[in-house]
Amino acid sequence: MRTSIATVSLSGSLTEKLTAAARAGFDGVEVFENDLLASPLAPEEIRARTADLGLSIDLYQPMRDVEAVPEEEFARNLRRARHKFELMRRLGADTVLVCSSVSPLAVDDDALAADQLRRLADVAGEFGVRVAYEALAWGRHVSTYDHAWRIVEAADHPYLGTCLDSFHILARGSDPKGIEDIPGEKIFFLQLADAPLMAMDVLQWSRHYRCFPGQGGFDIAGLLGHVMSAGYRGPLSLEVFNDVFRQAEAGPTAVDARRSLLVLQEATGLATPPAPVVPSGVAFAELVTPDVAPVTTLLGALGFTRTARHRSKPVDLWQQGEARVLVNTGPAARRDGTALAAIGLESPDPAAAARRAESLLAPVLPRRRALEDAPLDAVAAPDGTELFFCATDRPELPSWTGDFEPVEHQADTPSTTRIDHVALTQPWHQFDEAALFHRSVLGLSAQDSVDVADPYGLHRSRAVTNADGSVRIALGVGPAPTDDGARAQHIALATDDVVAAARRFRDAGGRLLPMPANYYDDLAARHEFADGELETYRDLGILYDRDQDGEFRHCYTETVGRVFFELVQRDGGYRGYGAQNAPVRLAAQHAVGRPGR
Ligand SMILES: O=C(O)c1ccc(O)c(O)c1
Ligand SMILES: [Mg+2]
Repeated sequence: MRTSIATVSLSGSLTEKLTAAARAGFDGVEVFENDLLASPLAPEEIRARTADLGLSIDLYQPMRDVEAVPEEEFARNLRRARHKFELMRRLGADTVLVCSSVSPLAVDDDALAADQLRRLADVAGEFGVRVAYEALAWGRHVSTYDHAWRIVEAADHPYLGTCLDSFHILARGSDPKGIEDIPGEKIFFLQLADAPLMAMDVLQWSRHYRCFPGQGGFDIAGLLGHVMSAGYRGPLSLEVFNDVFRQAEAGPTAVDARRSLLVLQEATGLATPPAPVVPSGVAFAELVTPDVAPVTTLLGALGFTRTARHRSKPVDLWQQGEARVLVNTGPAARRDGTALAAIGLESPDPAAAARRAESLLAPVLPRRRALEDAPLDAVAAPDGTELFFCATDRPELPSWTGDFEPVEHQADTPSTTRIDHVALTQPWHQFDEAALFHRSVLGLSAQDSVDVADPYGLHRSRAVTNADGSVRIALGVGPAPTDDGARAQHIALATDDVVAAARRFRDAGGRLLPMPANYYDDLAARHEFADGELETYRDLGILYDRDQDGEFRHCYTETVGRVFFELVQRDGGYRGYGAQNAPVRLAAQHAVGRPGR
């Protein structure tokens, strides 16, 4: 199906919006009147620009406060409408959106509304323009889609139909099943928007918090199913009023938008991209660093051993149990300082995983980073983290480990067993995009988003995981507790005995993040511990949490560049990440090196 996006959903000038929409692969746009009014381009130039970009103008909008008004007011509205229809002729747009009146002049009279909309459609018809009547959720007398349809049906004019907008329908709690009672050809337009579920005034909710399908709490796929069953064959158009997208760069937002539509089309059987290939483990995490000593000292203290060296590049493999960390001191390192640059995801079918990713517009990275390397499929996540789809020492597939030459090392007993999770702080405007990306591209499931207080703002996080928890990525957003304000990233290592692992780390010269005494007083009030247990936790900076399934003990290392490590012990079926403790941990990280804070 054709896809379209309203210019209001993107940031920038009209030209920038059109360019971003075209680059992301949309077929058309809804032109918002304000974008046109503010543009230096004449309507004919806008028409030419959109055509050059391969876009059609699928809708011009909105026309407000037209119907169910006193006759002299309606005469003025018709005059205004003629001007707009003339403008649309110059633009090459053939459908106009009329939203239900919010005017204090409007009366509660469906017969009058139908009569005036019929007369509006008569005039529109002279210009070849179709009128799509939409119920705003806060319309003065018409606020539901079925009410708008009854008026359109009564008006019974070939140039008058209805516009359905998923936000207005679902925000009002209307049952979308009734859409199937509307003849498909009378649904002139379909606007799609999701939103987080919030108890607030619908107008504010709509104007500030809409998001792309799959990023909120509405069942947009279910609604689209009803619209398709009704026989609608027009474009799927995104109309998202959102304070973040208004400000974020238009290019990435448009890609995020199109990805959301692709996923929605897949969910409704309207498109069949290659199926998701869910990763089955974390093969490695790759750190890049211009300053290798602090990183390797930290890894050594954690119990990692350098086991291999890349054949052709300045990359070392450090291992402990099943946890593998690559330390890359190549050119990328000089760009970003110490950072977590890549994650290797163990994939049942790396090539198929890459095809899935590419079909959902993930930027594909070159398969061979050097001629002699094993081919490795990789894509970039929205935050720039490179995701490699790997096979590790599986006979049927080339293994990335083949690029590494073992180095002599002493076997050591590991104190941690594997990578429990990787936490990636996202740029502030990409949090929802990141969740949708990881969910749809990688086939991971997203848990609920949790908000925790940070002393300098709000920290929000949302985990995406595979079914058995062997892949867990915690996506976060919030003020940076790092020295230079860079977005923090961390690797959490699983251990069966966090006390032993923490002691060993400290004995090897590692620095654990100290936690305030008040935290332990509170723990003592909330839970009962064995004699001496809390003192041990306090001494090592170990935090404690418990849920209905089990217990969680965890502690943190110092931060090197943007990166720190966490040691975690999960017992029972604990599934969380210690969100309860995050405010204390974040405050402790902000305070490092700033005594008195
Ligand atoms: O917020 C509004 O006014 C507005 C305008 C046009 C629309 O299509 C819509 O859904 C909302
Ligand atoms: Mg709308």
